[in-house]
Amino acid sequence: MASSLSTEMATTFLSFTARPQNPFAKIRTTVLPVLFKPRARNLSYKTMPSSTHSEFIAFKVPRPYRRFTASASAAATTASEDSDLLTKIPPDNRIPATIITGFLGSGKTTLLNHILTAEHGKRIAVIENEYGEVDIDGSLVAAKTTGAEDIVLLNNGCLCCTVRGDLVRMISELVSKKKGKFDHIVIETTGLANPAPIIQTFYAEDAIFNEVKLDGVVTLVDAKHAGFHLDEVKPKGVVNEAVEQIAYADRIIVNKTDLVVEPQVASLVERIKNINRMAHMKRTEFGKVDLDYVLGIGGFDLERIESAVDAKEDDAAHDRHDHDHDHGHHHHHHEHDHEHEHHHDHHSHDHTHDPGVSSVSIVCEGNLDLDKANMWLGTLLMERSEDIYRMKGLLSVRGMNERFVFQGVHDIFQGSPDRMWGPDEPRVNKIVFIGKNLNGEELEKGFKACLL
Ligand SMILES: Nc1nc2c(ncn2[C@@H]2O[C@H](COP(=O)(O)OP(=O)(O)OP(=O)(O)O)[C@@H](O)[C@H]2O)c(=O)[nH]1
Repeated sequence: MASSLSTEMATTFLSFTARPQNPFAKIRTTVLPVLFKPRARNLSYKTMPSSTHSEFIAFKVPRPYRRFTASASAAATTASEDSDLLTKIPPDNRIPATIITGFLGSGKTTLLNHILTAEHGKRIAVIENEYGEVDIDGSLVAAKTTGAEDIVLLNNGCLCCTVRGDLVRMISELVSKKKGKFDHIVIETTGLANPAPIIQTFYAEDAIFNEVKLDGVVTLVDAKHAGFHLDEVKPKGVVNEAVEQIAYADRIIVNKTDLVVEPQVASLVERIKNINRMAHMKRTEFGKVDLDYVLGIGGFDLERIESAVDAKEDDAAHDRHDHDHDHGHHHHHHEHDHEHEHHHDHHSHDHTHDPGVSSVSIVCEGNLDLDKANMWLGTLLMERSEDIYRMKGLLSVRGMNERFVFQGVHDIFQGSPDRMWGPDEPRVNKIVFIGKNLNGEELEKGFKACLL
């Protein structure tokens, strides 16, 4: 089967290679020679510098030549051969970096101080982005003496716009001068930052990508004022930062819950879930969360895809008597911004217009035809990558004994086989998209057309 598949799959993003002896060497990068052949020379991609990271593959597709790409593994692998391998994705020892974002006054510095003063044994380097200010928050300075290994201030503008080059330089300097002296980088953005360009920096710049990995985007949401910010109608073409900050998050901390009544929080939570169904969410006062909730979360790691594509009841359910479970993970759903209105009368005013940013989840049992799936996802990314903010997926492909996991941010795509499907495990595909103007029905239809 493997050989016939490998021929057939020369044109696909998920392709198979012969199984070499070294399990770490068996993933190979393939490109789409047919689908995008005329522009093949425009492909750029990144692989980890270390050979042990040969399976971690990220692609940045230069505009306008977006391309869908992936990695592959041996189709001939049998369950018994691989029973000793829990996962095919080797450890990634780059320095993790966490982005803390959130609207003005939502509690970013409060959370940062909590992180810096808590007992966690991590040595943290902080990059603080103060818009137009030369001043470091006094409490942060105090924290420096106790918690932070190093604090670097970016003060010439907003990280997401004017100082991206500075961010690259500072991270590079931190790594070159202080490598080994810190374990984690925390970047606090200004309240008006759009996280997308900051996230992309971690992939776009070799100097950073090779040394530092993006661990996660933590977004603080002000329980009292977020609704107003989310409602704000921006001129055409101008992003609503409050919406964007939620859309890109891996962790959402609904903070300042002491200032509002429970139904207001519940309504906000529901609204946030319509924007971002991948993120885990917690409600807090003064940013008090367990540190492992915000550090070491692996939000962009392929081996953690599962926790994102499954519904997020876990945190909410454990954390609170949360009732936001109506979109179970056993059925297909695609949300519309106004959905919560039907459920929450107490949240009366119309905020149905989170400028078209929403989540679409597809959960569907079955095996995918590789060629069709390749074409569908490839075309989708080629045409819509600007609108697709983030996506994560776990796929069952015909002839492939392993699950295929992938994640993407706009036109950056990473994919790899991970563990074997269990003998009795239902082969369920799960994909979550977060983006602008997503049509859930259309996406689901396109996906289902790839099933055998
Ligand atoms: N009542 C209440 N106040 C809070 C809470 N969390 C933070 N604050 C206060 O809210 C104010 C703003 O908090 P910061 O942590 O500075 O918020 P920030 O997001 O860093 O603010 P900017 O840097 O201006 O965007 C401070 O006075 C905090 O003490 C909370 O849960 N409840």
